[in-house]
Amino acid sequence: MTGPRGLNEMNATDGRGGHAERASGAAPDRDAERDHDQDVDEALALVREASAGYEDGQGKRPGAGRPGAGRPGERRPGERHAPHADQHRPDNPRPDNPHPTNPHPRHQGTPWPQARDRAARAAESVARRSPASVPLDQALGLVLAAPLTALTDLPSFDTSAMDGWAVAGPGPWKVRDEGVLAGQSGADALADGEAMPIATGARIPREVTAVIRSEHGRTDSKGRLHAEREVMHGQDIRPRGQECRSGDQLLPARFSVTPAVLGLAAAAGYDSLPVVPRPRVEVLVLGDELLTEGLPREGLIRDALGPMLPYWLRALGAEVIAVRRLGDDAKKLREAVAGSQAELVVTTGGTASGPVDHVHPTLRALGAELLVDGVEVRPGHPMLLARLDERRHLVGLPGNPLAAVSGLLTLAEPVLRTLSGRIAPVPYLAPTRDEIHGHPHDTRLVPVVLRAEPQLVAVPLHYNGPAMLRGIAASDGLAVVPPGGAKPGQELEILDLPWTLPSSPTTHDTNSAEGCFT
Ligand SMILES: Nc1nc2c(c(=O)[nH]1)N[C@H]1C(S)=C(S)[C@@H](COP(=O)(O)OP(=O)(O)OC[C@H]3O[C@@H](n4cnc5c(N)ncnc54)[C@H](O)[C@@H]3O)O[C@H]1N2
Ligand code: MOO
Repeated sequence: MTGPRGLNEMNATDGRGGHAERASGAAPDRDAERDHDQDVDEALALVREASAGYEDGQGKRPGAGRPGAGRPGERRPGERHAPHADQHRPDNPRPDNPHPTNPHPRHQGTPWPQARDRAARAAESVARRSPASVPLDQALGLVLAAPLTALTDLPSFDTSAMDGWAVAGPGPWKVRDEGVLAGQSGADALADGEAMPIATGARIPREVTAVIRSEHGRTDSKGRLHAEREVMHGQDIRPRGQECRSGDQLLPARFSVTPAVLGLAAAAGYDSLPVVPRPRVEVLVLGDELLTEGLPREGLIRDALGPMLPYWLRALGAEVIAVRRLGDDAKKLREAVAGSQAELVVTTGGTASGPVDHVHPTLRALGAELLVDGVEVRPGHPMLLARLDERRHLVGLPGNPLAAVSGLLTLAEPVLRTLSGRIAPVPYLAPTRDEIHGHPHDTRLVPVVLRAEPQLVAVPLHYNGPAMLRGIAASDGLAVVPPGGAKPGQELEILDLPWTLPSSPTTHDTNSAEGCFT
């Protein structure tokens, strides 16, 4: 196999992947499992899944679709356990917590679909930035702030559709010496019985009744033109206004500017377009353990999110004004969030309840309102959304890289969609080729490749653990797997990856004064 799809297929069928990662994820003790600890439960299931894939090489996942699985929103008391959220809800002591002495009681997150809706709606209250007029070459990927209305008829003059002769009246025709090329104007009107050479795109002289293609006519020794097939009135002439009249609406407001839209706008007379400005986003990368270059060493790892998020965010419509690495410094985080000029601050890491997980305490200290505090989705359940003030929000992405992608698509994408005036994509479904193991109570987002076999199918990829990017990097999208999993042939919603949109972040401040903590 060659090309990306071939690579994807290797990933899809190589069952060895993820074995070590999943095995390490299974380390927690059996007590936790007995306590219905979902993380351990899931990790163990993934180990089984990986082992099965290793043995049969098919990537099949026996044992999926556990009994008793519920839908989002259906939950038995005390089944969740991301502790940070409850710690931040002293007013909500969770009487159903079966572990009153446990300092990390489980918490209820928001079901995945509701979390996305809430994120989209949260940004509706933010005052939109005024539409901007931007030159065509800067408009790609933005959203039209007003309908695209033709500034001219198209074509704006009668045009020859073919190379050949413009003729007037019935033939044979006396051919003039001079012809007319595209871009020329001012050719004299033809008299009946006259013809003149004409090029595709040239303006049709007055009184012309048809164009004869060069391969459909011949000139005799006296220089007269004869048609070799019947000539229809108006043939191969594109009449003025055939595509649109000046003032016609070509596209509605909120339409995304694609390369084709740029071409249409230029043809219709535009030099610049009215667009919704990109919402400004600042990325704050947290973690003392992160290196910005070289090989991982001595417990330090490479920052995988700083290089990835600005491009991804831009593809989602954002203008990334800065990427700052703050280490695990609570004061710096607080100052950075408080002082950010961005409509959306995106943090990475620090969402859980470890000793240096500063996101929740920072939000509390700043008086932010937590709109979503944990989501029933794997990976990524500690993700959060907060309103900082009336015009700024913060999305906290978990540090595990695939968990961060999950948070990006679950919370940041809807916020950015609303802020940038985009229309929600129409969800589309594809049947899964293979069985996909499900979380008992949470939605799973699983990297897939799409194949035509001969109908469209989604092939789930391995290497889909929370800390892994290998699956998503080789994927076409993420399948939304409901609680309980999916059987072969079951239709699943697919979240597309926005790679077709333009990508090049404006500012990538990796060496700012805050520096990198390496
Ligand atoms: N007691 C509990 N611990 C954890 C829970 C839990 O519910 N209870 N949830 C786990 C889950 S699930 C996730 S996801 C993580 C989320 O943790 P944080 O958001 O606080 O992230 P960190 O602890 O800072 O990092 C987690 C992991 O990811 C690595 N990381 C962080 N940033 C980057 C980066 N830019 N590039 C690459 N890798 C990164 C970091 O080194 C850690 O390995 O919490 C679990 N713990
Ligand atoms: O399960 Mo966490 O949310 O690694 O992603």
